Amino acid sequence: MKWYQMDVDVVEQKLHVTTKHGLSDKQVEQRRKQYGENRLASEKSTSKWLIFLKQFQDFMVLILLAATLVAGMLGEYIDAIAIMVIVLVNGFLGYFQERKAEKSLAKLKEMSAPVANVLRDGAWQKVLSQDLVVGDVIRINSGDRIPADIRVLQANSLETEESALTGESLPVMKHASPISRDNLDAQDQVNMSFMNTLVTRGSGTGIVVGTGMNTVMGQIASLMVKTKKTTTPLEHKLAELGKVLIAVSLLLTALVVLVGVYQGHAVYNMFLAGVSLAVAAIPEGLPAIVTVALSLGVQRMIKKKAIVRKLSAVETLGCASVICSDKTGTMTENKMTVKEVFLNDKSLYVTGDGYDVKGNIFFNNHKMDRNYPNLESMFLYGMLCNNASLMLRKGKYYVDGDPTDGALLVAARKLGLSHQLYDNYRIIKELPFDSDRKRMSVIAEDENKMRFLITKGAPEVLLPRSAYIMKEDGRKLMRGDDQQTIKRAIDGMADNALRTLAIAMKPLAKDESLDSAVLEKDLSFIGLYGMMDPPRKEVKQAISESREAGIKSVMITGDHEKTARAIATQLNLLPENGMVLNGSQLNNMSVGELRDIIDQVYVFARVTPEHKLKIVEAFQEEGHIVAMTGDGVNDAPAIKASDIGISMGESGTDVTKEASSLILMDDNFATIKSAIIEGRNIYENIRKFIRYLLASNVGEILVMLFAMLLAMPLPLVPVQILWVNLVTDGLPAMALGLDQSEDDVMKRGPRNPKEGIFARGLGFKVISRGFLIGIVALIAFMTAYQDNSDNLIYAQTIAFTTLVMAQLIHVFDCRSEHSIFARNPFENKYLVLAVLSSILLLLVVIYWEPLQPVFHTTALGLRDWALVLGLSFLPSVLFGFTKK
Ligand SMILES: Nc1ncnc2c1ncn2[C@@H]1O[C@H](COP(=O)(O)OP(=O)(O)OP(=O)(O)O)[C@@H](O)[C@H]1O
Ligand SMILES: [Ca+2]
Repeated sequence: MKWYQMDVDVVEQKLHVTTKHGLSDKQVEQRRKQYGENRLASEKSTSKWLIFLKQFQDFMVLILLAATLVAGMLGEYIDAIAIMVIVLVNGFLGYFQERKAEKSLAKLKEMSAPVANVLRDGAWQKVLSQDLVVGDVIRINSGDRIPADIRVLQANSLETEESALTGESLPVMKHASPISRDNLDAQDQVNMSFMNTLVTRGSGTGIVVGTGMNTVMGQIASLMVKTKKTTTPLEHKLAELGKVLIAVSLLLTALVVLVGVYQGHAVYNMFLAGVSLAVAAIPEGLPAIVTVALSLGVQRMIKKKAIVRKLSAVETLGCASVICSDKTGTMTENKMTVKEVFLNDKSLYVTGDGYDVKGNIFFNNHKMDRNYPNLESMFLYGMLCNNASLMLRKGKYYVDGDPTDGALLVAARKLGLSHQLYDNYRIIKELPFDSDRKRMSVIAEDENKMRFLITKGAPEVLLPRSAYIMKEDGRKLMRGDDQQTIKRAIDGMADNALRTLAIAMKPLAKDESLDSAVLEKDLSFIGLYGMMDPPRKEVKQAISESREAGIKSVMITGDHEKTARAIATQLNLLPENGMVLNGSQLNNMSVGELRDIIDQVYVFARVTPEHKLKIVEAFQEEGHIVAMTGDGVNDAPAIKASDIGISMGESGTDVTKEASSLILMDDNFATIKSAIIEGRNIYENIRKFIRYLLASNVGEILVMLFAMLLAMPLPLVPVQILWVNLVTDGLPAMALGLDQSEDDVMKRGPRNPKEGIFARGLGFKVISRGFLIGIVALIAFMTAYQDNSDNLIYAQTIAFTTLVMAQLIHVFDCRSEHSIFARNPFENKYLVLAVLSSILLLLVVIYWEPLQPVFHTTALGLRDWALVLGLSFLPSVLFGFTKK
């Protein structure tokens, strides 16, 4: 017998579990041992050896190795070995960088791994989907990706989309009853749901019958295409730039060699020097360092509760000019408390805070009780048309489920209604809430088998569906002035920033059809709830900081226009002349029309997820880079279309998470701002070390070139060139990647996404500083050589030291867009440490006797140092005054 043919209790028996209690921890452990993790076998990662070998596949490095080999055969053992060692160390560094980048990416993947809602030992809990085992009872909701193969136990309008499996994109309606037929295809097993398919509507529970490779998906997993490793736009741009730089470096190096040979240097010497120079000057490691910088930035973002799903988002974040954010839960706390109730044409108010059940209901200072007409039924219906549960943990009340629902439970408790009332009713059917319908209904049956419908939802949606109204003296036909009174009540609540929710009911005859299409009509309107959802504390400041940074914050909400306006005003989001648009206005507008006014709009109210796409498009047509948040299934298209799709870590669905490039772990608007700061900073840091590396390389090439043009001896020997490349380019450049942001990073406007790497004067900075570094090293060399033309090693040591020191000072210049004096040089501890250790290595190479013959160096005196340091400061300091 197949799972789909069995009754639920047979499934339970077979899997040794009850659907009331779930598996015990012991069972789970044992089953995981037996069946393994709930994961599809994925492709293997690249082996460590391959990553290591890859570091040497570079053309110039190979030539260098060949040249060294020749040098070794010609008897230059020391040089040959020294070069080999340096190349090897360089390779190791590259290897570790790459591994680090890969590891942090893997960690990232883990952090955004899906979780499942599972019943174990009688309590609902969240576990990683990969930890599910056969027999687990799980709950699924619209927007979830189903984590394993399940037999459906219970379905509320449950629909899933199984195209991942069957290619069929139309949703399939699921139910729980057994199917007797045999040999059914996956798509006909409508009481089963399969791993990796999507819940598009409704909710339900199920029992896991297959995990990992033992799922329908697992059987076809071997056919799945491998995901390609994608590069970010910046990495791509740099790879392109790299090609140009390689050509230029090779050209210049060739020039150095040719001039050198022309001036009478030995061909062999020039060749080795040229190849070393090429290896040092070609920034082949740049894309790798960028990846490392990006992934380090990503880790900093994680600390600030933002998980980046796509590395490219880090770059785009820095360009964001508009943040479109949901209101509920992102700008507000999503902790609802009923503050006002409207019923029998009267406004009552409710005391108490948060989810605490202490509080009472008052009318004009009179405490109201259950005898007040309609009050008890209104609150009872609120309890029944409800998916949340109220829990007491350590003396504090919590809501498990939708906070709107939770607020109704709390209000009911304030009236003295206990959850024992549930025993008197049976819920026969549920029509779930979603942001498009803006309402939820249940069909309940009481002890006398009398059935009735309860509907709650946005008042504008419920009012047109209400033919009757409940009054103190019973049910009446709804008249025009009743509608007016209700609308005034709604406005009053909304103006006070309260969310409004209407509740209505309809008695059902025994034989009445339960077809959802006709159910929610001719309702009897009972009353309104006005709920408070306080703004999050940090949001107001985040909005104003974003504004200062040239980023516009826009509120998008399903809530009432007036509620949205009131909260937007509290948050200082809506300027005096700012516009508020609502869903029906949006409907009557084309993207073009919206585009014309969109720069004045700050709040979109009563919108459905479909409107979000239009909003994104209009902003983009206006030339904006849009960040858009979302949590529900229907938000996914807009999230995908936006430049930076943002999903919610706590309340978001799997679908939106998959579509997004950034996940907010705390669902908080302020986190978006932090992520944008971090995004800008990472980009600036990348600019910093590109600037540093390229200027250093320009200096290295120029000192050689000028010396050759002036018919001088070689100012640097090959090992020295390679040492400079290893030591000064390695640690200090990495430390720049960890630099703090400059103070004004959030006071500049967003970066133009089209700007090139050398924009904002970077090209000039590279050339001017590089030129000066080359010149001072040359001057140092010439000065030393003039006095001691018989001691070339001494002059070379001076040139080498000057070049290194000039670079190590220049690295501090690179920290600022303005001037080396603009920032405290000791702020970045990593950089100070990196520079200190580079200096230490320099001293070792110069003063430690065993290394002197290896690096062709000699000990320097104090006077030498005065010369070296005096010159080294020039390149960075000279421009410090011009601020260019
Ligand atoms: N659980 C629910 N059951 C019935 N109606 C609800 C429920 N939650 C909200 N509503 C109604 O639907 C309206 C719109 O809710 P929706 O979730 O679309 O927007 P929202 O909660 O304001 O969220 P956001 O600001 O994130 O868009 C609410 O103002 C309320 O009247
Ligand atoms: Ca270099």
